[in-house]
Parts: sequence; structure tokens; C-alpha cells
Amino acid sequence: MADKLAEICATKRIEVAERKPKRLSHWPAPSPPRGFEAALRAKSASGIALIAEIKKASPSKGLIRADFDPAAHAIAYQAGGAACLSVLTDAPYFQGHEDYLIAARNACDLPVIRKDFMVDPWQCAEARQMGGDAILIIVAALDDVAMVEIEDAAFAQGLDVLVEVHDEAELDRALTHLKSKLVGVNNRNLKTFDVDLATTERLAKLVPADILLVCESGISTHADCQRMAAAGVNTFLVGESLMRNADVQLATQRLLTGHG
Ligand SMILES: O=P(O)(O)OC[C@@H](O)[C@@H](O)c1c[nH]c2ccccc12
Repeated sequence: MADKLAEICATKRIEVAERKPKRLSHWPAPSPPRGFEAALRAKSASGIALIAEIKKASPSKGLIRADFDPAAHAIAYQAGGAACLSVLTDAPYFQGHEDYLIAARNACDLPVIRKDFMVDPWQCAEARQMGGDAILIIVAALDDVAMVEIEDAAFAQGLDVLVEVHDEAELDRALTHLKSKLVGVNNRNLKTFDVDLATTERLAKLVPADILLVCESGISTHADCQRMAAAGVNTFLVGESLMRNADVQLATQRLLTGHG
């Protein structure tokens, strides 16, 4: 398969160049950051910490949810026990939108990560302006200089940073060059879209104790969470399996507790 991630990032660079001159000012001033990493650390200290994702579609699965309603999903996720939200804002590949982030965050009290492909530090100012509390840095998408610049820009905005890796070499780059103590292992290979939960099990062994490790993608049951807990991981980023459920609150409760 061709390198989808490179294609997505090339598209994003064009989008950013178009947005830069005209965005930001028309959005209302956001409330201060809600503390994304702190919320995860607080919940993970005594159980499962869930980042619940508001995801309409994906390049590999197409449309995931027809009756997509970001505000309603945010309320359901919070009622179901999520610690934080993730909202896709990438339009071309995930059918996301910044209005979904704004609607979701306004509907609940949870911290929200702007889930998009960050290729330019300017996107951090944009993320904060739309109300984001954190951003994602995909190590595979950036060289060392670019990822450090984006992390610095995020911290300057008061945003937390979730650093996403998929293999040992990316983890090494993240730990060497970046300051964030929030690291996600994406079980999905963004180049091929294959998902393997063993990716988290493998990389968890290599992560220092002061890092909060997030297991990302391909989690669908409480048994999956228990399997990851055996590897020392109790913080999760879950989208599709929750979004496919008619009752999002119940699905969230079931994932977190194994019953409900
Ligand atoms: O829907 P899933 O398999 O539960 O995965 C959620 C999340 O991990 C996934 O959407 C994701 C992880 N990293 C990303 C980077 C860009 C876009 C999407 C993602």
C-alpha cells in the first residue's frame, strides 16, 4: 500500500497554507485549557482512563456513524465515565470539522484533544482558538526539528501534547527530542491501517515510569482493556467501537466496567 500518512500530510500542508491568512479571528475566545494530561493522570491512578473519540468516518472504514451528533456524543461519553474527549477536525480524510470540536467541548466539562495532522506550529494557535486543550504529534509524520517546533508552540499556547508512536525507532525519537510525558502507542499502522494490540504490549516495556502511556486504536471490549492492563497500560484512546453503538453512554460504561 502507498504511504497514506505522507499523502494526508501533503494535503494538510496545502490546507494550512489556505487557512493561515483567514482563520482564527471569527471564533469566540475559548475558555482556558481544562488540563488534558492532568485529567488522564487523575483517572488512571485508580482505574481506567479513557479518551473517548468523536469520529464520524475514517479512510479505512468510510462512514462510521450516520446519526453523527458531536454534542450528544460528548454528553454520552461524559455520562459514561470518559476522562477526556478526542475530536477529529481533519475534513478530507476523516470528515471532521472544527465546529464538531467546538460543539463537543461546549456540551461537557471534559478536556478535548484536537485530533488532526499537525504539520505547522501555527496549527497550535488555531487548536487553542477553537477550544482545544491538547494536540497530537504524530512522530511518523514529522522530522525532529518540525516536531520540536510544534511541541514548543503547543506548550506556549497552554496545550498538552499527546505524542504518537508506532514502533521502537519512533519511541526513541520521541523520548530523545520531546518533553511531553504523554505518549500514545498507535496499534494501527498509519501506512497500512493494520491493527495489532501487541504493538502496545511490545513498546510498553520500553517506556520510562514518568511517562503516561496511552493505548490507541483497535480497542473494542473490556477484555481488551484487561489485556493491556496486564502490560501495565490503563489509559486508552477509543473511537470506532464506541461510535458504532446506538447507545454511546452504555457502550462507554461497558468498555470501562465490563458490564452495564
Ligand atoms: O477508532 P479506533 O480504532 O478506536 O481508534 C481511535 C484512534 O486511536 C484513531 O482514530 C487514531 C489514532 N491516531 C490517529 C491519528 C490520526 C487520525 C486518527 C487516529
